[in-house]
Amino acid sequence: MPSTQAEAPLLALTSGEPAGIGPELTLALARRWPALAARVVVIGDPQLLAARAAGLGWAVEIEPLDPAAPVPPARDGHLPVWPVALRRPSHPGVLDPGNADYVLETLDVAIAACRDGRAAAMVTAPLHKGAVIEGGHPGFTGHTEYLRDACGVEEVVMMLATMTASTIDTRRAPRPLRVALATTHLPLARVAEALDAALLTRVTRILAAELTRCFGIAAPRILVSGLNPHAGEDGHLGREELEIITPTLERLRAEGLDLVGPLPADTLFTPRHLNDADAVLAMYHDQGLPVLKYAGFGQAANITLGLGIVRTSVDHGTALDLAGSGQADVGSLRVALEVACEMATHRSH
Ligand SMILES: NC(=O)C1=CN([C@@H]2O[C@H](COP(=O)(O)OP(=O)(O)OC[C@H]3O[C@@H](n4cnc5c(N)ncnc54)[C@H](O)[C@@H]3O)[C@@H](O)[C@H]2O)C=CC1
Ligand SMILES: NCC(=O)COP(=O)(O)O
Repeated sequence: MPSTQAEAPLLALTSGEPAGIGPELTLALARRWPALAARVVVIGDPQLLAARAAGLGWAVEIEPLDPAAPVPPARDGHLPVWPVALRRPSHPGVLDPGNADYVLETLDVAIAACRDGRAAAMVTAPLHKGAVIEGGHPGFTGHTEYLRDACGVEEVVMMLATMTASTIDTRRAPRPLRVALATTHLPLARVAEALDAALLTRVTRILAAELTRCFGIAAPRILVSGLNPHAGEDGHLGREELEIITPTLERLRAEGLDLVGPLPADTLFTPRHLNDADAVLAMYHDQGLPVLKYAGFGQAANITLGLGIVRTSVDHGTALDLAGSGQADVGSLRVALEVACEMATHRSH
């Protein structure tokens, strides 16, 4: 632990799509900072943030800072900002793809700060994938893949997790639920062809190693789902389990990984299985995430594993329907900041 707040690790928080709820979530945080063993700096347009605060009638002082200068400890009603200029005026709920480069620049500033050591972790408010794509980035599919390429790694793993050990409500859930994905932002029609032994091997190894390195779990037990109904029903409902998943898991078990599966996804998410597990590896986005969000939407974080830097995010999107209302729930952003702190601390040890 740092001895003073002035020495606390720094979290670089990108404010996301300017027309979405990201800017006001950062303001909501600053009205009353959560107890965090970290300092936070927001990356975004100071005038945008000031305009959102004024529109909501929230008294938050925006302080633009030189990114080379020290970031002060958190103080209620005060928001330190590393400035990035909007490309076009932005209005709550109204997307303008002309701001795509602004959104990506906020990410680049955070990535640079993590890589050169000014920040211990980056936390991202939601961006709008469609607006970035339409703004001149046709290959864009999300933060996860953008960060993978920016950090120069071959593979990363998207994992969403409900609450950290410190915030978990033990009456409702005995342990955090962590759900990682073998494939991420891919049309469903392309999932089966994308799933091969090499991908599954890379993803499973990263997941196991990062659960140890970033969460301190010495020998993580991972439940692996099948792809098909009833995990393929012995090949009668699909052959990926027999031909790809089972042989891959056998090879990885021989390396010492504690893997259970492939299990039918419809009954994997029951206490009988989950109580003994540290994480679930689902084969595709909408196999794993609906369960996670049913269990803890608004109280979960999205984590990118395998990057070489710490990155967490919220469990929700830009919620254009709520932008500018001040009604968006800041719970997931708080969890994302806490998880980033927890991961940065484990990694530094
Ligand atoms: N980390 C990120 O950058 C993420 C970005 N997205 C992007 O966000 C955009 C919109 O996605 P949708 O599927 O519509 O999901 P969404 O999460 O923005 O909205 C789904 C529903 O949840 C509600 N909601 C979302 N966040 C909330 C909050 N903090 N408090 C209260 N209610 C909340 C919304 O009002 C809406 O009814 C898409 O472009 C998507 O790709 C989606 C998920 C994560
Ligand atoms: N469902 C998660 C999501 O869409 C967020 O993805 P990313 O932008 O963090 O890659």
